[in-house]
Amino acid sequence: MTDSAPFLVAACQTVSGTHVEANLAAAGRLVAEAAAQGAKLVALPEYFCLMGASDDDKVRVREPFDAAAPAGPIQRFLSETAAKHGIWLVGGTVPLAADDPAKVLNTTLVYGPDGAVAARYDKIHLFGFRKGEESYDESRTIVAGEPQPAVFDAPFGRVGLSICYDLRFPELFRAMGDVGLIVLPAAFTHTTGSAHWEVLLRARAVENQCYVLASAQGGKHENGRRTWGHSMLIDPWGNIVSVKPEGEGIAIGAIDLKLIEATRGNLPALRHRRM
Ligand SMILES: NC(=O)CCC(=O)C(=O)O
Repeated sequence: MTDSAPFLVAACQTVSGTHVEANLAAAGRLVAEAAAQGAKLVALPEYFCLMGASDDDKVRVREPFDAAAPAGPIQRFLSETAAKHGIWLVGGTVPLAADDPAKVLNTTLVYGPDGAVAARYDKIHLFGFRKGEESYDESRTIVAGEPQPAVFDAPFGRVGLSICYDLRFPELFRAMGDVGLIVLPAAFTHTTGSAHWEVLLRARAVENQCYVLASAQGGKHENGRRTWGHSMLIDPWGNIVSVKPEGEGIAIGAIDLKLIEATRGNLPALRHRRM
């Protein structure tokens, strides 16, 4: 059963720093702002709890995962914040302990309005990029998740989970099935984001005929990195419903299940698939 009334969702945009406690406080303020405006589902960006001075810092703050009881301050924050506001909270991302003690899983944990874990997604595709002075290699400190899609059912329909660099791999989104909303916590670089972010997000919304909610890091970080921001909600026709270009804040907008139905009815591309 899904509730067909339009409902509000929000993407929080942070400029996270090198201290977990301060980052959680900033995230808490943004979630409270989104909930006060009526958002029923709120997404946080990738690395919302830490943009470390070095890549290894996330290994230092890793937490074991426990679905039954939050096993560390980051999971406790997510569970308590979801329950406090009675919302679905997409906590992307949390550094979870991996078998290799020198690495983490880069994981989105979703908490329901009761504060319990509703879904988990370990980032599958690990970012690598080199150009001039810029160099990123997530595989140095992150273990890739098993290549399988993660979805969960909320009262307003099925939601698919993905993280940042995953956006460049359309086959992951197709494997989610016909979800009504894709959520993508991200920390796109300023260089790659200015070139590719919007076009990739709108392509995923158009080809899957669903909403896309992207919650990003956006600004100049304490660690010297610069991220693109432009957190946004996109509708199934590819229109940008709401966007937060730079700095801390939220992008909030309504999801209308009737628009998903109408888009798929008018242009039945999903039904026309032959492979
Ligand atoms: N953290 C990431 O996955 C960054 C991805 C990115 O910037 C890209 O261009 O892709």
